[in-house]
Parts: sequence; C-alpha cells; structure tokens
Amino acid sequence: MTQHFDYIAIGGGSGGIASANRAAKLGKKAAVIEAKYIGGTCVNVGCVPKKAMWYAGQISDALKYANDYGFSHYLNNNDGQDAKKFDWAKLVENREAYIERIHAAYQRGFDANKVTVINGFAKFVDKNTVEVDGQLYTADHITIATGGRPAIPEVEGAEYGINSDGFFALTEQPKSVAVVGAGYIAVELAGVFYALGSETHLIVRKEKPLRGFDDMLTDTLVEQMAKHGPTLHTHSTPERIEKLSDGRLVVHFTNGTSLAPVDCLVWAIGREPATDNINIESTGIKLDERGFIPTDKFQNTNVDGIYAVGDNTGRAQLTPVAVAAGRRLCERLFNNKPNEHLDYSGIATVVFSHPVIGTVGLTEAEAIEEYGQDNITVYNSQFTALYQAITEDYRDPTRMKLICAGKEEKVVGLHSIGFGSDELLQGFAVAMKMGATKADFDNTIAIHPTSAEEFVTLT
Ligand SMILES: Cc1cc2nc3c(=O)[nH]c(=O)nc-3n(C[C@H](O)[C@H](O)[C@H](O)COP(=O)(O)OP(=O)(O)OC[C@H]3O[C@@H](n4cnc5c(N)ncnc54)[C@H](O)[C@@H]3O)c2cc1C
Ligand SMILES: NC(=O)c1ccc[n+]([C@@H]2O[C@H](COP(=O)([O-])OP(=O)(O)OC[C@H]3O[C@@H](n4cnc5c(N)ncnc54)[C@H](O)[C@@H]3O)[C@@H](O)[C@H]2O)c1
Repeated sequence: MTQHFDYIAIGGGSGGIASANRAAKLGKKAAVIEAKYIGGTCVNVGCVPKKAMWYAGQISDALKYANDYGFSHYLNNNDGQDAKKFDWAKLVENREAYIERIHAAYQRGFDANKVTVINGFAKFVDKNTVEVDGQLYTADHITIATGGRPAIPEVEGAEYGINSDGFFALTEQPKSVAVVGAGYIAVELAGVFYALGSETHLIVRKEKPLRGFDDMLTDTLVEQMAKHGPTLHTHSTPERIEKLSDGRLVVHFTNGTSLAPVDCLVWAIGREPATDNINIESTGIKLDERGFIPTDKFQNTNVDGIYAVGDNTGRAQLTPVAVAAGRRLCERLFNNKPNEHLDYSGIATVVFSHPVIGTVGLTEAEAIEEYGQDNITVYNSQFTALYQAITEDYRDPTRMKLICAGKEEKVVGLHSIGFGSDELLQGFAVAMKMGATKADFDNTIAIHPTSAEEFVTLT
C-alpha cells in the first residue's frame, strides 16, 4: 500500500527536521525519512560533538592559567601533571550520552507535532514518489535535505586516514596526528587535538588556512599557532600515504618532502553532496557539475513540487541556514506567505578555532572591491582580554576589525579573534542586519569589562 503525505522531507538532519515539524505545526500530514541517525550531521558528527570537544580544549587551556589564578594547590602535585591527566574515552562517553538525550528530545517533538518518522534510505521512484525498503510513499511536496559527507582525496593510501566522522568515532586519543585541509573542520579539529595534548600537524595546500576570511583573522590565527598551536605545514599537498609496519602513517608530499610518522591522519578537505544514490534522475532534477542541487531563492528546484534545503544546495553549509531555509519554505507553502524565503546575505559565523573567530559581513578585501578603497573606513583594535591579562605566559592578543562603508559609515564587516569572539557576535549581527552605522555603535554604551565593548568604543 502506498502511503500519502502532504509533505515529505528526505533526510532527518537540520533542514529536514525543521521543515517537517513546521509543516506539521501548520496542520499538514508530514513525514521525515532518515537513513541513519535523527539529527543528521550537526547533532551526531558535526556541530554538537565538535563543540563538546572544543570545550574540552578550552578547559585544558584554562588549566594552564590555573596557577596564575591561585589554584596552584590543585595543580602542585607532580608539577600539575595529575590534575592535567585527560581521559578522552570518558569525554566521548559523556558526549554521546548527551547526543542520546537530543535524539529523545527530537522524538518528543515529532510525537507532539504528529510527524511520522520513517527509518531507512529513500530513493525516488518518480517526482512524487519515494521508496524506502520496498515501501512506497507519495507526497504533494518533497524536500531533499540529504546533506553531505566528507570528501576523501584520490591519493595512494588515502584509505589509511579517517575523516571527521572517524574523528568522532575515536575512543582513544592519538599521540600524534596530521590534519589535512584548510577550512573550518581542519582548523577546528587540529585545535582540539593540540589543546588536548596530541602532537598536531596542520597541512594546507596554500600559504595559510581559512583563506577567504579577513586577513587580520587568518594572520592572527597563524601567529598564535606558531606560539602555541598545531605545527603548520604550508604549500604541502599530500601525494601518497605510507603505512608503516607499526601502524603509523607517513604523509609524502608532492614537493618531495614528507612528515615524520603520525598515529592518525584526518582528511578535512571539504564535503560532497549526498545526491548521487537517490535515483534523482527519475525526477528530472538537474544537478550542478559538483552534484549540488541548484535552487532559486524560494528553495525550488527545476521540478515543480520538489525543493532542496541545506548542505546539498552548496550554499552556506551551516545548521541555522538549513533550519531557516526549511522553516521558511514550509511557511511559504503552507501558511499563505508567497514571498517567504531565506535571505542568504549577512550570515554570521564562528570558527571554533583556538583562539576562536567570529565574523560577519565583508572582509576588508571584499569591501574595497565592492565600495572602492576611498569609500570605506576600517577601525582596528588589539588588546589582551582580561581573562588572560592576569596570567604570566598566555597573554594572546584579541584583535577586532570594523569595516564601514560610505559617508554614513554603514557597518558592512565585523571580525573578531580571541577570547569571547563566539558569544559576542550574534547581537552585532542583528545590528548589522538592521543597517547599523558606526554612529549607532558609538551611541551604544559599553558593557564593562568585556571584550565586546571594544566594538562600541573604536576610534
Ligand atoms: C565536523 C563538522 C562540524 C560542524 N560544525 C558546525 C558548527 O559549529 N556550526 C554550524 O552551523 N554548522 C556546522 N557544521 C555544518 C552542519 O552540520 C551542516 O551545515 C548541517 O548539518 C546541514 O544540515 P542538512 O539538513 O543540510 O544535512 P545533514 O545534517 O547532513 O542531514 C542530512 C541527513 O540526511 C540523511 N540522508 C541522506 N540521504 C538520505 C536518504 N536517501 N534517505 C534518508 N536519509 C538520508 C543523512 O543520514 C543525514 O542524517 C559542521 C559540520 C561538520 C561535518
Ligand atoms: N563552525 C562552523 O560553523 C563549522 C564548522 C565545521 C564545518 N562547518 C561547515 O562545513 C563545511 C565543510 O567544512 P570543511 O572544513 O570540510 O570544508 P571547507 O570547504 O571549509 O574547507 C575545505 C578545505 O580543504 C582544502 N582542500 C580541498 N581539497 C584538498 C586536497 N585535495 N588536499 C588538501 N586540501 C584540500 C580547501 O582548500 C579548503 O580550504 C564548511 O564550509 C562550513 O560551512 C561549519
């Protein structure tokens, strides 16, 4: 028997869950189909476990300051080594228990909203029909929210490495590790490994990681990595991975050099869309050359009644983007809001590096390109966050940059690296979305003593 729904989301990740819940809340008969774990990448092998690992790194950093904060009595046994002993397996156990609680919370939400959860891998039969384990389901509206998976390069021995999914499966901490890649995931995972005590190498193909971010951010990150962070190997492209008899791995580069053996190699070289095994051809949807699903601003594909949201559209691969796109789509379809859509501009983002980066809007280079050098004003600040200021050896600079355009000095770019850059960002992103100017920032009384206050006192 074919089962019919008003709305089906293929993929129970950030976009699929949010859209199916919204459709159901708006009175529609909705289903979400998930092949693996409800919550998708973000909850199971992305944002959530990553942030838990990052917090562990933060605590490890804090232990270094503990002496200067007067906690030496906790640390003075064996030079602090006992207090610093770290149990990776225990952290993983607690992290996964938390994720189980999130799964349960999702199920309660589905029950409350009357969303049907179908477990299994969905394939299209035609544009209105999908099949899961031999059972057919039809819907008036189908959203493809299948997300993506980590890419692995085509180099000899690549299979000896793991990817970000493999990172979260580690139950033991490797003593030494090489992370290949220059994006969010590479920088974040390398930072975690280093902070928790692994000998860590970050391998990038060009001159620095996070190219495309404002230079002030990346230059500061590289500067701080050199002081206390992963060893950065620039202009290094892996050509072959050799596995030694003791299991350790040697990364050989195209320039003829190689890295001393490491226990673990992590590929973090980008993600590819999960659109290749779902018989999408049967719908008439045209994928782009990289397999992403092109959509218009309303998340429509080129086929009526089929939509795509989230990572598989190739735009701003962030959880809140997938969630917002899915919810707005259902508001448009089922709540009589014909113009409802996600505005993809001005999306704030945090890189959970060590030190952490917060950024929204244009980089300085982009602002010059868009407005011309003479039409922008750039305000910079550098200081030591009070959190570190009283310590002896860990006074890292916090750096901030505000980029303003035109005579009215509209704020078009805001960038911060250093303690607190993650939590300070959201409010400033709201102000920028509302069109705030430098004068608006100046008119706002500072909150003292915080790092965020620097943005409203820049001269
Ligand atoms: C290591 C890592 C860290 C990240 N950190 C952050 C962060 O800090 N902040 C942030 O905003 N974003 C972060 N992201 C990105 C974020 O996880 C994604 O942008 C987000 O999960 C995308 O949601 P989605 O719904 O498009 O896809 P996903 O969450 O990937 O969900 C897709 C789901 O579809 C399922 N699926 C696929 N094909 C089928 C099928 N045929 N049938 C049934 N089910 C199927 C998959 O099993 C999966 O559960 C991170 C990603 C990674 C990998
Ligand atoms: N904090 C966050 O919000 C957060 C964290 C993690 C991931 N994410 C999202 O997930 C997406 C995917 O992250 P990612 O880091 O995998 O991808 P990415 O696209 O950010 O970075 C991939 C990097 O790998 C490099 N690369 C590509 N091929 C390579 C090769 N063969 N050898 C060496 N390097 C190679 C690229 O130059 C690029 O710098 C991000 O773009 C981001 O949107 C967000």
